[in-house]
Parts: sequence; C-alpha cells; structure tokens
Amino acid sequence: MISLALPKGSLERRALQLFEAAGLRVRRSSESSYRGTIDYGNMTRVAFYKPREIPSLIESGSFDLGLTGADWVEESGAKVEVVEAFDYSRHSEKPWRLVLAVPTDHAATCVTDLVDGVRVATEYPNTSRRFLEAAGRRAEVVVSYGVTEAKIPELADAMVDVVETGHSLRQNNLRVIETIKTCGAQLIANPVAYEDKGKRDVIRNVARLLRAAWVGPAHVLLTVRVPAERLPEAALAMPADSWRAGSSLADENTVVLQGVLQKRDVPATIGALLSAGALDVTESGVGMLASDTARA
Ligand SMILES: Nc1ncnc2c1ncn2[C@@H]1O[C@H](COP(=O)(O)OP(=O)(O)OP(=O)(O)O)[C@@H](O)[C@H]1O
Ligand SMILES: O=P(O)(O)OC[C@H]1O[C@H](OP(=O)(O)OP(=O)(O)O)[C@H](O)[C@@H]1O
Repeated sequence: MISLALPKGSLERRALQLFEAAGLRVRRSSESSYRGTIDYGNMTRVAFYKPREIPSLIESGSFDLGLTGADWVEESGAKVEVVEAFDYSRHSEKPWRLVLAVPTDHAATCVTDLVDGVRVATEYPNTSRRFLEAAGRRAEVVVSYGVTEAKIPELADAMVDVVETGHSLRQNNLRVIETIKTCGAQLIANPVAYEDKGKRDVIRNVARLLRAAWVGPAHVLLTVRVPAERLPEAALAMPADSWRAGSSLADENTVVLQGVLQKRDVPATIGALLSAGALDVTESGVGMLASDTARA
C-alpha cells in the first residue's frame, strides 16, 4: 500500500488533472472531501494538505509519497527523496519564483544594497535567513502568515515571497531585486518507503506515468504517406524523437511513416515532408508519452 499526500490550494487543480491524465484518477466523495483513493498500487490512503505541511508528513513517514512545492521542500529542510519535478504554478505551466522584493521607490537594486538591520517579512524564514546570511546581510526576519505584501512599511522594509505573474507585486508597489529560487511542483517520497522494493516499484511507476502525462500533450503523432522511392528523403525531414516506417496495405508503392515529435516542430516538419514527396500528413494528439528520455 502506498499512501499519498496531495496539495490543497494553488497546486491542487493541476495536480488532479495530471493524476487523471496519467490514469491515476483520485476518487473522493466530493471536491470538499480531503480523503480519497486511487485504483492503482493499492493507493487506498490519499489525503489533501497545505503544501507547506507536506514535506514533514513525508519525512516522518505519515505518508509515503507527496506532491508539493520545491519552496516548501527547501524551507522545511525535510529529508525526502525528490522523485520527479513538474514546472507548473497556480496559473501556468511555468515555474514560480521565490523573490526578495522592495517598494518601487526603494533605492536598492540588489540584496547587498540593503542596510544591516533591514526588516524582511516572509513565510519562508529559513530560506530567507540562509539567503541573507550568504549575501552578508544582518537582517531581521519577520515571520508572516500570508498577505506578506501588506507587512510593508509598518512591519517590514522588504519581503521574500512567491511571485508568479507579478500581479500582486504590481498592485502593492513592490519590485523584485533578487530571485532566490525558481520553484516547481515536486513529487517527493519518504526515504525508507523508497528503499522498500515493493513500494519503490509503485512509486517509480507513478512518477513515470505522471511524467508521461506531463510530456504527452506537448507532442503529436504524425502519420505520413510517401512514395517508396522518396522514403529516405522523407525520413530525413522527420525530426521525430522516434519514428518507424511500414508498408501501406492499400498500395505497395506507398510507405507509411509514423513519428512522434514536439508540437513546436510541426509546421516546419509538415513543410519539409511535403517538399520531400509526402502524399499526405495526418497529425494526431498524444495523451501519454512514456519514455526514459522524453522531456517537454
Ligand atoms: N501563483 C502562486 N501563488 C502562490 N503560491 C503558488 C503559486 N504557484 C505555486 N504556488 C505554490 O503553492 C503554495 C501555496 O499554496 P496555497 O495556495 O495552498 O497556500 P497559501 O496561499 O500559502 O495558504 P493559505 O491559503 O493558507 O493562505 C506556494 O507556497 C507555492 O509552493
Ligand atoms: O505573482 P502573482 O501571480 O500575483 O502570485 C503571487 C501571489 O500569490 C500568493 O498569494 P496568495 O494569493 O496565495 O495569498 P497569500 O499572500 O495569503 O499567500 C503569493 O503570496 C503572492 O502574493
């Protein structure tokens, strides 16, 4: 049995989509239920927690596997195995950043411009202290429990917080002077569970399925009909991660070439294939792409 802790809040929606796309749908009685199951690997104990709590739940062995933000893995200092990483944020398929920010009219352009004794508000006191110390700044770290932007100017002069779109910074007249860490979602495992052969096999397979569901939609399958004598040219035009050729049952002079390639390569590839003699090209969507090397 593998137990799994999933994130509530910002990271939740995409996590559930990803598990569903990987064939690992979380079954629960309603969207407000914090408990569920997955019909794979005997995952009968799935629970939802705030991302900041998940690393310690995994380290302690309360759960074998968890999905949370890289910022909380670092902040907690929890001893966990990072099994996979997915660069998505609350609103986008891009990583978010943990940044040091100051009011727009502040003179500082980097951390070393901050004076000793500067008050820095943050939900990430450990990460912030480490960063400020490494920069040689003697700062007063003011622990915040959210709405950190509002701590300036009364309680703090600067802040360390999450930035994704930058909307919140702009609305509060703040600007970034340092990026401390670029963060995505991480699949983390309890080290003891990861050493257990049976659990490790399930954990590795969950990671593979999630990765396959993550990279799949960034790819397409191209099916190309090409006259047999033009096959070498057409094959060269296919920048596919993998491709294969087979004969057409309908016409022995026509070969069918199939390849999986990244979506961004499609326009140029179709042009090159047609120039190389392709009779027609059909594009199909890819759901999951399981491969040891595939990366979106
Ligand atoms: N755009 C984003 N804004 C905030 N957090 C994000 C964003 N993108 C990813 N995250 C991740 O999600 C975490 C916040 O998750 P969540 O929204 O559940 O909690 P919270 O806002 O800290 O908590 P609360 O709802 O109690 O204020 C961040 O710490 C970070 O790991
Ligand atoms: O760059 P943006 O896209 O604006 O995202 C970043 C903002 O989102 C988070 O706040 P959240 O709404 O979770 O509230 P909080 O301040 O209480 O954590 C974070 O603390 C920032 O304020």
